[in-house]
Amino acid sequence: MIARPTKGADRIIAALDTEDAAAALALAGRLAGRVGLIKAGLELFCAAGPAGVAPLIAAGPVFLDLKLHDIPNTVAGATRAVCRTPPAMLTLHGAGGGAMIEAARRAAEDVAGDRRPILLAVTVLTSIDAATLAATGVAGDPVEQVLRLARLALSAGADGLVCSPREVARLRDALGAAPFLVVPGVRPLGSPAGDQARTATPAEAVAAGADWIVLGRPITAAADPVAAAEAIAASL
Ligand SMILES: O=c1ccn([C@@H]2O[C@H](COP(=O)(O)O)[C@@H](O)[C@H]2O)c(=O)[nH]1
Repeated sequence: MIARPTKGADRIIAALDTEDAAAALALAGRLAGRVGLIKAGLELFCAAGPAGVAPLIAAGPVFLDLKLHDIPNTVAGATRAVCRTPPAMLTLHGAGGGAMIEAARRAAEDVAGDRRPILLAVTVLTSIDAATLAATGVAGDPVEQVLRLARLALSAGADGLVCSPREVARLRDALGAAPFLVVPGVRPLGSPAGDQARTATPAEAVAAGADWIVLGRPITAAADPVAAAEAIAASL
């Protein structure tokens, strides 16, 4: 299992949201040593499949952000398939429930043993604000739902959580140092929020207790992605 990071660049996960596997591999190469992990997500996986992700996994630690969410049997099957070439981290939705998370954990252990990915439960997507959450039937401050799903997921066998920077301090207070906290919705000062609703700067997220911070467009849309990653690392 990948070690918890202790210094700037190692805390950065660069999200390479593209359909182009060759472009992702090329940018991953340029970012090597300047970020801790590369994130491959739904866009790349849907376009290029496991074969598109395998070269990234061969090159370095990969966060495979598939956000699995289905009945336990189906999620177990998908986890088994993914763990044949295990990424360093894999996501599933906490809202899928305890049985789904338990099934994924068993499947990952069966296939990959000690080489299994860190299993991260997504709590409330960082693009969701209180009004959007209320429209789904969950009233109140998103932090309450994040805490509810966090407890459920950890007790079912998740190793950590995906949350926004706004909930990190509350989660650390409530859950202690053990769970891995992986935090997207991070924006350097002056960087457009885009579709992200619950944001903070890289330094704020780490100061609150994030282990890893996830940044996509602030790196990939920069004129010089390598310089952007280095500036983010220097700010931590
Ligand atoms: O709640 C979540 C869970 C995952 N993500 C992913 O992180 C990156 C963020 O990209 P930016 O360009 O920095 O906004 C993206 O791949 C998402 O799928 C998230 O944003 N929020």
